[in-house]
Amino acid sequence: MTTSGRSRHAAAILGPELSARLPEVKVLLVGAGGIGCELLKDIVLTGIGHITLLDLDTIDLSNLNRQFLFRKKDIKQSKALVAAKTASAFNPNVRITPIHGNIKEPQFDIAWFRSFDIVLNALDNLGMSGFTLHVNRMCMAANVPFVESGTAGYLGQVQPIVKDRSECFDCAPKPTPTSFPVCTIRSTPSQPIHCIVWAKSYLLPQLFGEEEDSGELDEAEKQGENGMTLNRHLMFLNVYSRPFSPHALITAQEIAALRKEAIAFKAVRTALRSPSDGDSAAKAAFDKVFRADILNLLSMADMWRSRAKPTPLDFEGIRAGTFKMEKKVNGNGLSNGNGIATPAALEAGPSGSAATESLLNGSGSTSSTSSGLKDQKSLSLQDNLELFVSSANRLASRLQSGEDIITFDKDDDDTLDFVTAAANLRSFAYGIATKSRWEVKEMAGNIIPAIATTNAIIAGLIVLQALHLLRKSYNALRNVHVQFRPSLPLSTINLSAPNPKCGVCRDTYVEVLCDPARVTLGDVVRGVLGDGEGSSGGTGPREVSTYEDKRILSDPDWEDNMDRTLESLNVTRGKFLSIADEDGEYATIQVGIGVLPPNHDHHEPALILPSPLPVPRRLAKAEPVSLKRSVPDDVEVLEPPTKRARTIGSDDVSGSPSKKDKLEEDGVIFVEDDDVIVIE
Ligand SMILES: Nc1ncnc2c1ncn2[C@@H]1O[C@H](COP(=O)(O)OP(=O)(O)OP(=O)(O)O)[C@@H](O)[C@H]1O
Ligand SMILES: [Zn+2]
Repeated sequence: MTTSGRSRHAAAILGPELSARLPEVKVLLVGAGGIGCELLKDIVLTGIGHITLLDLDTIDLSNLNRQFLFRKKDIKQSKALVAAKTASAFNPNVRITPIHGNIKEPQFDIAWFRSFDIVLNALDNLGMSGFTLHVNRMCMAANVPFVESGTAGYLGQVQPIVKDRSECFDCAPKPTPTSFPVCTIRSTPSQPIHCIVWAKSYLLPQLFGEEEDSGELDEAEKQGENGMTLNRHLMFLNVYSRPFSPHALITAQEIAALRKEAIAFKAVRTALRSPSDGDSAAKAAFDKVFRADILNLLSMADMWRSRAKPTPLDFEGIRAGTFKMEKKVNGNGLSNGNGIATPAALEAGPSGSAATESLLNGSGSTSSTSSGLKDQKSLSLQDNLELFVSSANRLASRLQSGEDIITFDKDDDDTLDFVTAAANLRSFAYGIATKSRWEVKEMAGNIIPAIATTNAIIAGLIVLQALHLLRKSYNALRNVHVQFRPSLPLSTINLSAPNPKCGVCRDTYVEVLCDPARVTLGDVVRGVLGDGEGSSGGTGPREVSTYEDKRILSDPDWEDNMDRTLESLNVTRGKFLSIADEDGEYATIQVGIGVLPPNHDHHEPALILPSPLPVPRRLAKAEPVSLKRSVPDDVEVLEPPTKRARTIGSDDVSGSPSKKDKLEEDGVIFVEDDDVIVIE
């Protein structure tokens, strides 16, 4: 097809004015995953002339079903590079610049963002990661229109964002990530998810993860009190019988129980790491958690006055088919072919063992209720026991052949089998519905299946919104939702005005170019405020506090850091210095830190201020200062070394111990990196 032939249809749709401009348009596309691949194809075919494609990841086998720019031969290659190469062939008039990198890297600063006409986000996670917030803020700072998008299964969303005209991504509060009430997880699980979290986050690490540090217990015993980490372990324990409270001090009795627990696990850990005869190590693990712990728990009569008692499981009895559960699974435990245990399945029988065999050797299902796919079939008690033994044996032999620690990975069959079996065995003991391997994979891996069609629809909708933005047809912009309603698959909503309290888009953004090693905090603050006279702008000197993200750097009564360099305060390229008005009269000024131009004369001052200086919005008297993000509740005070002996400069406050403790005090428990469990 000739070039003119190629663009004729697009030109007819877009009109002569826009289609003539498209070859000059510069777009930043962040993410070359599910949405990103579709979107890259769309904008290449639309004829957008300059596309910068950024992605930090390499191609994985599991991407190939929907990220159609990649082939098997591309596995382990950079997504950005391969996608750019494949899509370039679709339209020779388009230039794609791939970048293999993280959008948060410092070189992607305000000036870099400003070099684009429009930014398209295809991070695909409905903004659950901090990266979308970051892109949103950079677009607000650089004043570049931005289209945010995300999909989750059949659901999808596109949100065009224009500073001062629409809500930004941060204007509306976002739902917190999936969380489970922890109070029921520990000794009395009542839902399948409780058992799955227990198997994944407690049992698997206890047996196959890093060894517990017994020093923590010694320390707690010595001090007679402790902290949150021990409580965190306690809540999963069967031995723990008082209501969990993150503030409660640990008792001597509980320390003794934890120590006993540690010793019992140590014996099983050792067995799993030594060459053993047959299934003895797996049986030892089984007997500990599904028998001894439950018997121990039953001995605490108080616990069972208002709750159903669990049933201790019997390894040999289940294997022999003689074990009988005392009670059936409650209400929802009827067979429905969805992997929920049938009452019959609670009792091991000959059919159970046939099913087990077929499951274990992968020869398909013999269960009459299952769909025929081995991952989706409902497992009997005996199936689960055999799966527990076989997966424990597989994991044990991995340890014995040199693997140090094994952590859960939904794509690691051995860990998935183990978590499925352990969760289901615990469910049997507590009379809870069980789950198929498929369902456990979904729940434990927090996976919502990706649907290629949703990504394709969303990518098309992004392009439509991007074209409105390029035409500056702001009234035509819409938030669009793809929803699971056949009668109304798409719904559109007019854009809302910015939230006046938003601590991101309501701030005033400026950029200073500087050498952070040569300019001080005071230089920047005084420079940006100016003297308030003449045409240079500025508000003149006033009482302010300064922040970098969640760290407070100064306030009117504490100016010790004013003489320190930005570099020593770790306020460097790509970061923001927030200047908040003490009297709440002016909006906060966000000063983006950029680099000096390459030709900057060394003898010149190492600071180039914006011109004119900013005069932030005046706030109405009643309007609180927009400090939602710049001054969070949990600010960390960055005192100079003279006041407090500690290292300054960690920019990862969220990972700092103090922040973590604080969150733990607030009821947030860190179980694993990806598993935040919130107490009700
Ligand atoms: N901070 C970041 N900088 C650059 N690219 C990012 C960043 N965070 C995520 N991405 C990229 O955004 C894309 C998101 O796409 P998608 O959700 O389809 O992810 P995936 O990793 O390919 O899929 P899955 O997680 O389902 O295996 C990924 O390619 C990912 O590498
Ligand atoms: Zn906002």
